[in-house]
Amino acid sequence: MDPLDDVEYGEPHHHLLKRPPVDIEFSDLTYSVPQGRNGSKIILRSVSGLFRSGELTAILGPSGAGKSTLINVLAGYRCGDARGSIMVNSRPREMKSFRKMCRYIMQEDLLQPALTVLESMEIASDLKLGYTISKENKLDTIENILQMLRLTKSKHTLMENLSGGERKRLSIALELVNNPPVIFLDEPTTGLDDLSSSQCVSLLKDLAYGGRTIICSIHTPSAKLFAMFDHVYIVAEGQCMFAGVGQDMVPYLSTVGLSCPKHYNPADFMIEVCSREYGDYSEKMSTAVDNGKCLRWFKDNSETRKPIVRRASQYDTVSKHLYDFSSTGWSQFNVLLRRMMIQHKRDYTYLLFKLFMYTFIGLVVGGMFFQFGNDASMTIFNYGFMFITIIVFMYTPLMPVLLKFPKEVQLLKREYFNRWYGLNAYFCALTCSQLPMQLILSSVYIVITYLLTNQPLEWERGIKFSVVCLMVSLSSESMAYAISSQFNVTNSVFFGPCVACPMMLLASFGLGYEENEIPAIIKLGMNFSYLRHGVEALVMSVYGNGRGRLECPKTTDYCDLRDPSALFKTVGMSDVTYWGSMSALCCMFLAFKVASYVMLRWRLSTKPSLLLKLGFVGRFIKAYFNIPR
Ligand SMILES: Nc1ncnc2c1ncn2[C@@H]1O[C@H](COP(=O)(O)OP(=O)(O)OP(=O)(O)O)[C@@H](O)[C@H]1O
Repeated sequence: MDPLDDVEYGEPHHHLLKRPPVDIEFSDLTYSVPQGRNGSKIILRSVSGLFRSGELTAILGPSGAGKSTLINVLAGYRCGDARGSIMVNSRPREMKSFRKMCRYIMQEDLLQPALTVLESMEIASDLKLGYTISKENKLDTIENILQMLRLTKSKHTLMENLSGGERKRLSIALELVNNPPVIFLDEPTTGLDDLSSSQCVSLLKDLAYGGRTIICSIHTPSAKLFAMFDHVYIVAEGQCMFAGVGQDMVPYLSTVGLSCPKHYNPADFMIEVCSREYGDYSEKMSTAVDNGKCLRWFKDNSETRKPIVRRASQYDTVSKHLYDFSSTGWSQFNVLLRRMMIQHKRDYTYLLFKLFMYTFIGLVVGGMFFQFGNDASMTIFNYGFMFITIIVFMYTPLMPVLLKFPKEVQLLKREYFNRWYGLNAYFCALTCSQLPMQLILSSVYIVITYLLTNQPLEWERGIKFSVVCLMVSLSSESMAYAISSQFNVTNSVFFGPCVACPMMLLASFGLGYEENEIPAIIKLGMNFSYLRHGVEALVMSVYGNGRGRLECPKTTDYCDLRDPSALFKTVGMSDVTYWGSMSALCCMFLAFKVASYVMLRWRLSTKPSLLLKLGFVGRFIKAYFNIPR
């Protein structure tokens, strides 16, 4: 017999059945964050507790008490400086397998834009369940979940048009697709009206009765809402003030000398007590429940529920049951690429705007350098055209990424943490999804400017010119991903140009200098400027490869840069070759690509921040450069 068959719950929704129980027990949990030069701030102070399956647990407390931190640490979202023990079904929590069975629904409703409810669900099921389950089965599951969450009517509504309550429910629905046994929710009712809040909590209760362990933090619940929780855990100043059944809170408070006024919401009263409105009872209360260890106020359900020890044997079954990636990296890549393409297509105003921008810049630059390409009296200006072209291909892909990607990282963090897909699949899909647009937009600019500026109409030169532009554009984009995966929008937009500016200056350096006059340090810097290699390769694509003398207009007496070699000498490129510069550009592109991958992996990691390991320097950077985790 399937060891899970004996785990039965009376819920009508088939996807809620057969969830093996997972109990989470923590003891002496302490969590601190670094503060100032060498100090640290303790947020959780040696708290203990037990959150059982089949129960809906609420973590309550005043603002800043440590509710979100407790959820973050238990879910494994923040592991930083956490000490103490966390047991899952009486065994030490093993992060790798625990992450497979728990899902974390964060406070902000981070949902993929430009997709309808149904599309989001289909993509989530393709990612999580892979192609091992038939489409009909997936649609059946989706239909069930949407029905249960009352989202059927909105299934063709775009995410942007959903109400606050619907978004919250969609966040929950997306995580239910592969039926997780443990769900953490950070303030699921924030921003919802009374009715939506109670509907949301009653849904969570249904899920808990399906055998799941549902743990949510909640802000000042109404008396009605409070009564719906099976178990409440009160935190204040990082300590446990009460753990047990909500109805027992009033008798408990009387044991510490506090009497809750009649007709008063016990949750409100407790929060007021924790906020010291009736004096300092914190120590007394935390001692009374042994900082969460005391089980006196727990529901005695030994008859209806199986003992925890019994469940320990099911731990392996739980981790093996369903929670590995059911889809392969390749299928994840395909689904993610499909999702990104749909989003690009729906965001067509942005695409049109980009197309207009490339056309407009192409026309302006082409007009400024009109017919300079074969005019020997204008050679140095034609060099200026190439320099400007490189700057265009640096800035135009850089800025949109710096502005958009920091937000996307938040979404990526949620989906990655909840094991929707692996980073490799995401990274490849991201790279591939940008490529067609990049190619089209670059071509628009290149065709316009190449023709208007009268560059040589030779296939080889034209293709070489285009490849250089594309490589510069892809390198800039990768550099922008590396930066914006670490910073917020404000800092990204500041830091991106800060990195690009020196590269730009080094790209134009050498003009008017003799080769041996350039200081060694600048020469070294020039090697690390991908824009320099871009300018060199562009100049070589147009003037290199044995191009003959240029036409000197009759109206001009003398054209000193008629011979391309004279231009190379003037701009300090005498010993440059197209393939040499292209190889350097490709190396820089690869370096940026690797950097963006590593930075992203680092950002998604839940392990202690690398910066913190760097000691004082790391703490300084983290504190003063606002690097989010
Ligand atoms: N990275 C951090 N650096 C410094 N202080 C932090 C950090 N993270 C949390 N804190 C502090 O820890 C305390 C608890 O924060 P937490 O977000 O867990 O509170 P909360 O109970 O969820 O509050 P709220 O209900 O207002 O969301 C707060 O005082 C907060 O300022």
